Amino acid sequence: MSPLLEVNELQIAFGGVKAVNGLTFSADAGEIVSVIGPNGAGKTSAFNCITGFYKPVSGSITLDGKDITGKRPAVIAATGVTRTFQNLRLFPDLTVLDNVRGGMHLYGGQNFVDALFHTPRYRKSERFYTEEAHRWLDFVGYQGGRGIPVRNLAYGQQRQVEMARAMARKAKLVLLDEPGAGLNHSEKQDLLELCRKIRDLGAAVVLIEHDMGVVMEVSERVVVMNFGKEIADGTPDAVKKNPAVIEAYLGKADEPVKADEPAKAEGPDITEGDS
Ligand SMILES: Nc1ncnc2c1ncn2[C@@H]1O[C@H](COP(=O)(O)OP(=O)(O)OP(=O)(O)O)[C@@H](O)[C@H]1O
Repeated sequence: MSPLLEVNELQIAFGGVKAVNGLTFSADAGEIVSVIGPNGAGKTSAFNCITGFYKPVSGSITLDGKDITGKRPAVIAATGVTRTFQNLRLFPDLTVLDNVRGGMHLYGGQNFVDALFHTPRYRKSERFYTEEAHRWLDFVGYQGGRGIPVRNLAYGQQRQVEMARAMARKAKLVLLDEPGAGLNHSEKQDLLELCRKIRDLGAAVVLIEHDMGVVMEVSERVVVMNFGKEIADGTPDAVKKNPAVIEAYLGKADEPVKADEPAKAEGPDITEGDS
């Protein structure tokens, strides 16, 4: 069976900067894959290409055998690709419930006339969206108020609402951009559990994460990027010992460190623990 997501020789450049430079990796349905790499390695740019926010210069992206390369974000989202962002993108003045319901407009079923006249079809689909929103908030373990504006929530709860919103889109591929950032230890444990629950629904979970504790614990496979391409792809244990990965994070052992340079390349410590 071919992988759910296949990224092949992907390239995108900004001016002279080749942010993604020949990236190839895949993710299977029911698999958790982490994409790691030093700052500026091209991880978020790769996500932006997969979700259609950036148009790649070359290469291909297929989902479930369908070519989605360079398609518009709404078209790609409708094929079952969903994501969360490094910086939360919720509507702070809308309620928790409305933020999650807002993720469901892709279900369709309503048109302008339905909405204008509140037809029975409109009311039925509104009821359905509300039930689904509750269901996904339960799924992610959200326990706060649901009729209150999102801006009143603690950060960890806002992250849960974002996850519920992402999941409410009938996701086949869930892309999480630094989902552990800003979470405390127990919230990170909940996040690991949630990633596994999503995986168990049969979706592919691909996460960009700097917290190596999270990466090593939850990933079935780790793709390591540097300078826009993958330099390693394997189990957490295998990539941790990979000399190319160690070099990418720590620099060559015999490389002289200039006085005005940091001793380490910027990026996480690949020995486990919060970064
Ligand atoms: N919209 C853009 N315009 C210009 N340059 C960009 C843009 N987006 C990314 N870049 C550049 O592309 C390179 C890769 O950036 P990207 O954010 O994808 O890396 P990253 O691996 O996600 O980094 P981080 O871990 O710090 O989030 C960087 O040099 C960045 O400055």
